[in-house]
Amino acid sequence: MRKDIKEIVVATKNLGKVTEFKAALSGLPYTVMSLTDLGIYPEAPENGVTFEENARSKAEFYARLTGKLCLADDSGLEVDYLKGEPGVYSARYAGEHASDEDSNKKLLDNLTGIPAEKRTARFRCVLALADTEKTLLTANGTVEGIVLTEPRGNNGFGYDPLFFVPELDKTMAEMLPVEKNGISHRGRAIKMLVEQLAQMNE
Ligand SMILES: O=c1nc[nH]c2c1ncn2[C@H]1C[C@H](O)[C@@H](COP(=O)(O)OP(=O)(O)OP(=O)(O)O)O1
Ligand SMILES: [Mg+2]
Repeated sequence: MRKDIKEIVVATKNLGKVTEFKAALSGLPYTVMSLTDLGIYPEAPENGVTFEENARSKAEFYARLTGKLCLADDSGLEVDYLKGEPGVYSARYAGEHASDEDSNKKLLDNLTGIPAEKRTARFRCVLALADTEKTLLTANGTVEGIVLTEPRGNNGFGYDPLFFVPELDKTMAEMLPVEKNGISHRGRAIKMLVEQLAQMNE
């Protein structure tokens, strides 16, 4: 692969993801920029039925738009009692323009009366890195946890306040970005992707 990669665009409209990507990628030999940094506003289509399809289509869409190497993330929460829902539809769980609070409320409503041992869930993340022609790399990660009955913590985004990680005895909204990256689906996927990138550049 090309040895001249210097810039990576974190191709997401989600500012919470941008913060985590910037924290995880700092210290590497890449200039990391967001869509906002570049003044890019269009939304990529997300019509796929898998995380990988959506990650690839977002990465390729923004790579064509910016002419730069783009890293996209498609992720979501799979709740076992809800047979894997909301899954790939996590962002639209409570409707197309619903807030994180609306999605969290719908999740709690759908788990009313369900005991802790049946509230197991995982976050899943698939990353795709694309140039203007095609997707070059993909990577994925997961983290296991429990959906609480009420939110805890003010950090993070999305379902973080409801997602309790037993290993750290905290919700993901009680973690700082660096701490979250150490255990999260996204942090793990980024680690895998960076390892693949390093191998390609050897
Ligand atoms: O670490 C996380 N902590 C909490 N919630 C999370 C996380 N990771 C994904 N999620 C939830 C949020 C959203 O409901 C959906 C992602 O949807 P997804 O389409 O991948 O992202 P998005 O629309 O927010 O931004 P974009 O597509 O521009 O990257 O899963
Ligand atoms: Mg999205």
